Amino acid sequence: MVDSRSTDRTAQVARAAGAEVVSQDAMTRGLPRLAGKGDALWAGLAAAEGDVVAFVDADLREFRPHFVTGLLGPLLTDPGVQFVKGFYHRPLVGATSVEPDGGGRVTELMARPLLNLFWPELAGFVQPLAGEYAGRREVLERVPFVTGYGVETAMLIDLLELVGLDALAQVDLGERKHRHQDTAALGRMSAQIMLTAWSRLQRRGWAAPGVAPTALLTQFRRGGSEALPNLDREIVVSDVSVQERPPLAQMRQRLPRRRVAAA
Ligand SMILES: O=c1ccn([C@@H]2O[C@H](COP(=O)(O)OP(=O)(O)O)[C@@H](O)[C@H]2O)c(=O)[nH]1
Ligand SMILES: O=C(O)[C@@H](COP(=O)(O)O)O[C@H]1O[C@H](CO)[C@@H](O)[C@H](O)[C@H]1O
Repeated sequence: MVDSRSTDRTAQVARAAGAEVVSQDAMTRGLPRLAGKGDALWAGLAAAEGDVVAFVDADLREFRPHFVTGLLGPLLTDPGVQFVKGFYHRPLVGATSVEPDGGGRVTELMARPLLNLFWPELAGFVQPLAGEYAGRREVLERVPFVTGYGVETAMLIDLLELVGLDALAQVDLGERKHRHQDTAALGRMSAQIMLTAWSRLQRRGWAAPGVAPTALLTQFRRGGSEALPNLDREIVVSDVSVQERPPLAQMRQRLPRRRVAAA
């Protein structure tokens, strides 16, 4: 498990449950300090030792082993498959009700249209942002990892270009419930995904090189002590910039295979 700067007892609890815990910061010590999910996954890949590596979000409710074994199936049975994405029904679990397929809000409102418009080859992925996926290490180490929440979007686009659509697969994992973030958080997530897509459009020559969109997102929070009198809202400006960890294959000599977090 990658301890991604948790501020609670996550690492201790995971270790007590038998997990081997690696620290995101320990794995990247000596490198520029980056943040977010993509940096944590890159650290996890650096720490892992298998020829096949699976990633699973830590906020799943009702986790089942098939969330991992299901991902491995195609990789273990078809040498032509290099990467496998999970898909599932995604209920949106509210305080008093459940909307059967209401989850995946960023997927349905932004990521799916975005990918369909500019990378229609990827339109067949049911859950392009799914946090459960697996791949062959030799392939995963050849793509950069975008930090923050752009990691899944960049990985799909980069792997499409690197190994081709026929090497990408998806498996039905049934239903996935997870801890939902609020709409403002998903707005920041969406902005990171858009910036990630912009960088891939620039690489493809579909967006002007050298044009850098702003990486500041302004949002409004109702009420609050800092609310402006004529607005009844606080203005919240967030840095939604994303960076990249280079392909791990280029960095391997600078990183040990594993730095297990100190007890
Ligand atoms: O800085 C981060 C953010 C996310 N995560 C991992 O990525 C998963 C998905 O992130 P999050 O739950 O924030 O996104 P959501 O599932 O709500 O889209 C988390 O459960 C963590 O396992 C991480 O390791 N470091
Ligand atoms: O798919 C989505 O729209 C978002 C939000 O899901 P919910 O609306 O909270 O079910 O969740 C995913 O997006 C993140 C960014 O790619 C991934 O890192 C998460 O693993 C995934 O849960």
